Amino acid sequence: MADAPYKLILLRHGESEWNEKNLFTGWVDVNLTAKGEKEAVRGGELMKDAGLLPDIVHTSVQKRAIRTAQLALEAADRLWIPVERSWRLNERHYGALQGKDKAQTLAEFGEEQFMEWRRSYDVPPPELADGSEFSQSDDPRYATIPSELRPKTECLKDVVVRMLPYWYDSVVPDLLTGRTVLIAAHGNSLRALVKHLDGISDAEISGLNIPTGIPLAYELDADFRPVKKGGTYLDPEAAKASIEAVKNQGKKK
Ligand SMILES: O=C(O)[C@@H](CO)OP(=O)(O)O
Repeated sequence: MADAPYKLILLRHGESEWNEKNLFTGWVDVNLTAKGEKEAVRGGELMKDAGLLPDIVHTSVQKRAIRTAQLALEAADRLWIPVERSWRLNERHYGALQGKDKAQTLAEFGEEQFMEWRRSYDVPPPELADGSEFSQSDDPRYATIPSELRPKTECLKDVVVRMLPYWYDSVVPDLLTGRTVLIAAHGNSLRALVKHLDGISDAEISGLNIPTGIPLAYELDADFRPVKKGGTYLDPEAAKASIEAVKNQGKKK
């Protein structure tokens, strides 16, 4: 068998309406902006140009990831491939921060608390009350999740715990059949997966940010470990600029 038998592509959704407004989003189901749609199309074109064509796509159940996958696959002429969706690929539930302005939160609570909530591995924000306008407690798409698994807030560690069963039970079996797998998901659910794949420590993961709309390609060895740590962005220059922008969110007014 080849040294790198498996091909995986990770794609964070394009800019969302709340990315543009600089609001904590989490499980709130916001749409893409026009810029986000363009990023998604470009993501598909990058895959096509690289000859890296997915055979199956996995997405979260949130429309910004679903639509990004759709637009990218259309651009790559792969709309016809099978699709699977799971809440386990959702963005991190941002608890009581959902719907809050990042710049205001930074000003109100200070840099240390802001960054602890945003990027610490194991400190979740306060829980979101069920009746909140930003709660998904009555959302029918989550009705089949047992209540003890339904988050009211999550830190990245919680995301790793709920995402990994999906990786092992749904994605790895597709890779094993030799299919090129596309995962269209979110900043923090992809940070959780990259942490696992690249073996990044709890401390170091705080410095890792995922750009919007730029495919990140991994070749995985027989143990499903990256041949090249960190994978390869299909547009490394654009990825660099977008990573900087994600990092500095909250600082802009
Ligand atoms: O608001 C969110 O849900 C996420 C992703 O947009 O933000 P952050 O990068 O601050 O974790």
